[in-house]
Amino acid sequence: METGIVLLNFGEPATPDREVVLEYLTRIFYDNASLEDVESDEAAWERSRELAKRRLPSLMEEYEEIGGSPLQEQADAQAAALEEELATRGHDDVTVYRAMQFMEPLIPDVAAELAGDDIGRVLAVPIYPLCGPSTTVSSIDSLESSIDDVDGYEPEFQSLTGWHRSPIYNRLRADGIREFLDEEGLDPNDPDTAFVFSAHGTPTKYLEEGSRYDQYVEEHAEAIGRLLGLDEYEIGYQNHSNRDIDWTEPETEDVVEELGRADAAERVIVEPMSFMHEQSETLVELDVDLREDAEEVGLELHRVPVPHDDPRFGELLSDLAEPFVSGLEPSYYNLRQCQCRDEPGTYCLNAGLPPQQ
Ligand SMILES: C=CC1=C(C)c2cc3[nH]c(cc4nc(cc5[nH]c(cc1n2)c(C)c5CCC(=O)O)C(CCC(=O)O)=C4C)c(C)c3C=C
Ligand SMILES: [Fe+2]
Repeated sequence: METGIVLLNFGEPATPDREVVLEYLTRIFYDNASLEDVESDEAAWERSRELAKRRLPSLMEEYEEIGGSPLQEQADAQAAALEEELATRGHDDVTVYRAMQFMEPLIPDVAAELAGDDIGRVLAVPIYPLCGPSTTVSSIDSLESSIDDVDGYEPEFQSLTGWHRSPIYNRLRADGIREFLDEEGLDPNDPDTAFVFSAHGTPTKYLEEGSRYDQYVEEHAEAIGRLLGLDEYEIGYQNHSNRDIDWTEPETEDVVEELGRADAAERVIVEPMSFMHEQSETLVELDVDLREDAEEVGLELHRVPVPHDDPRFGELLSDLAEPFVSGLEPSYYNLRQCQCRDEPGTYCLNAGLPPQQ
């Protein structure tokens, strides 16, 4: 039976085109409409449009600054690396697809493609190691419901959610940081150097509803910190401020400004821990905006690159997909029923396990 692995990403416009960015933002806000009380689907759509129009000018500026996002190209390369590695391992009956939550190729279009290609078994793999409701869970829900919407198409459906505990992922991430520190001649344990893990934030409403995203951020920072032998580190969140709602704290910007104001360091190393691609949130929010904030309080900023093109990427994704592709019992590879998405066939590497001590 032909298997289709669908790598799910957030997506980001490759060119700074106003219409494209407006549609992109509208889709994001609509997908998160439950963050506010809305009376109907139509009201949710109108509100999403209103928020999108308000956010459009500043996001356009960001995309103009970087000439469009490199995310799609990097996601393509990751998909190609996975397909190549699976073929090397003898899995010739596997096709890798790439779908985006908010940009073309959109998830419903890829569901139709799977049906057209007569794919009998589908594995959804969100490229978000840290499981969260608006990313991992929402993207899988969207793929499963889009498949359900295709008339007469009923493939076997499985999905993989949180995978930040994958040993090869942790190694790849730690090695990327170490290599950067060596290149820049930085010692993270120097008393004048601070180390900050910067994670994408999430609205606290999602945590109150049961998401453990913040715990995953903390335990993954702890693990990488230990692999690198860090004496100390801070965690900050990159939040969005479009709605009047609370997000995870502290914000990365506040953490960095506080380090500078307290004269706690001369330089700060920032690792964008939840990102798997370079994109506006790394190339503008960190490299431009955060750098300016840091310099204003007398800190030199060093931003660790995202290891999106690490040659081990194909191996990492293949290791994650192989038990499914080979029809192994998922528990054989320590995969457990996911609790963030408590649906049959949904597995992760962290459910029910105690955090790092
Ligand atoms: C490629 C771009 C983005 C990635 C990757 C990304 C990851 C990511 N996002 C969340 C949680 C949320 N993000 C939300 C809005 C939002 N996210 C991006 C871009 C990326 N996010 C954009 C352009 C926007 C639009 C708003 C903005 O100010 O730019 C939201 C919804 C907020 C709302 O008010 O509806 C959530 C939730 C996580 C956890 C995450 C993980 C890697
Ligand atoms: Fe986001």
